[in-house]
Amino acid sequence: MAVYVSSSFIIIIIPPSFLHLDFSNPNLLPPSFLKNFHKRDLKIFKLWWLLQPILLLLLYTTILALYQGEAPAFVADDMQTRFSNGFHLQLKDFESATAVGNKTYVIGGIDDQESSGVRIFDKSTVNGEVIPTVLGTKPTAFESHSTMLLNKDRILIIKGNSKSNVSVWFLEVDTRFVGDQKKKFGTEVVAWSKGVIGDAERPIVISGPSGVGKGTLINMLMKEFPSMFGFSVSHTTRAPREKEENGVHYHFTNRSVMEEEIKAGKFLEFAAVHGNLYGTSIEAVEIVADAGKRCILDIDVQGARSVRASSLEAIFIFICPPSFEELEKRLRARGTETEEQIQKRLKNAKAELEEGTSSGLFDHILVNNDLEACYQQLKKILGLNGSMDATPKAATEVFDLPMDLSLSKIDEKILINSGKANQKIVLDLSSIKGGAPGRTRGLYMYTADDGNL
Ligand SMILES: Nc1ncnc2c1ncn2[C@@H]1O[C@H](COP(=O)(O)OP(=O)(O)OP(=O)(O)O)[C@@H](O)[C@H]1O
Ligand SMILES: Nc1nc2c(ncn2[C@@H]2O[C@H](COP(=O)(O)O)[C@@H](O)[C@H]2O)c(=O)[nH]1
Repeated sequence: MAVYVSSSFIIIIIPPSFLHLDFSNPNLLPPSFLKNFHKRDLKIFKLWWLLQPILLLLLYTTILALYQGEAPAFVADDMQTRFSNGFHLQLKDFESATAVGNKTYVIGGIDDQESSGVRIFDKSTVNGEVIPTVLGTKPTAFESHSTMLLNKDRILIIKGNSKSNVSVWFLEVDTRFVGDQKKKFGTEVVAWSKGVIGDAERPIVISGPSGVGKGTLINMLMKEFPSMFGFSVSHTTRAPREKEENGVHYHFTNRSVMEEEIKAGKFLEFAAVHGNLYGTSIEAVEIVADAGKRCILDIDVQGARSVRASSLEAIFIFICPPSFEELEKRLRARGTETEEQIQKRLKNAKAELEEGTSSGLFDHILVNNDLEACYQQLKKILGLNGSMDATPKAATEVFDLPMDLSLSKIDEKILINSGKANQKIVLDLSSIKGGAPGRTRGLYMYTADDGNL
């Protein structure tokens, strides 16, 4: 007996022997029928009986393919490994296969440094395998995992035998970000995004003309709330200033290296600012999220525009000087730029002030006249005026996930076996934020008794 599975129906072929039908037995068929049958006709009838389901299957699949523009997915006795176009997909140890439309995403092999952790097979292509551009940081080695397709655009991956705070990953296969990148690269694209458990405040983008006091305000915030905020360390091709440290104030790099990295999709945003390249790497934002901190980006208006178009879902704050003269005074007093650079920065400041205050790009506009007053306003925007507000949130409970996982979904909750009787691990996705490029934030994970799900 064989079971044929296509995407929307099942046919079971039962050979006559399975039903103990014997065509040579004259009692099986009515005498009137048999009377006109010769031995040769009986053979043809037997053949027809056997062929009929196969012909039916072919007919159904052709109709289905015409209707859905796709061929049946798999043959069940070799599930997920043999495509209808003849391609044979061999799953390696610890690999899983998740079908999304015509494509099958094989996840695993993460322990191998070279591998991207993803293989894609497209049943509508002749060769089957498609080599994708893989963006984002892939998970570190894992043995077992379980996957579930969410919203047809991302695959949820839960690592088995892991701690809950590092167990959740997403492979985005058809999100808006991935769609944009597909157009940009002209290839198939997938993007990794780690799931961050716990409260996730929105990142903060701070923009404003050079010398307005962005860095000064950010330093005050980081000094007062060191465990709450983390600075996104940008890349730049400009030369370091006297007291600037590589990896702390910026990642200082050169233009050709940075251009290559931009091409490889390493940056969340980048822009040419005052004659140099500046950019926020995806990793810079991920490092802050992984530390459980709220990310602050000090970037120019062009960069803010790019971030606004991304999935980062930040708060956008523009800092203005009280006057153009005061801006010039501050820039000169800082003493870090040559006269030529000061002139360039002041010229650019005019356009930035125009765009920053009139484009609607920014959620808040602050005038940095009196530094302390401006700082208090900034804290108010960030909900940090009372001392209670500034208290870091309680750490989320961390627990172990079992090796073998089974996932099911109820509304926005993923239920995972906990390894204990009558208890489940719940992954609540109802407050999900962000996603590639960067981390997927706002996830909640807890254990619950079966009666309280
Ligand atoms: N409210 C203020 N009143 C007077 N001086 C200020 C005020 N805010 C900042 N400054 C001073 O202005 C100078 C420029 O400030 P800062 O370096 O923070 O600017 P910035 O916006 O980060 O510039 P850039 O974009 O070039 O990095 C510094 O010397 C700082 O001490
Ligand atoms: N678009 C981006 N702009 C950035 C980034 N990092 C800094 N900047 C902006 O550049 C100017 C000049 O900075 P400076 O350190 O040379 O004075 C300033 O307006 C910054 O906000 C970035 O990653 N992307």
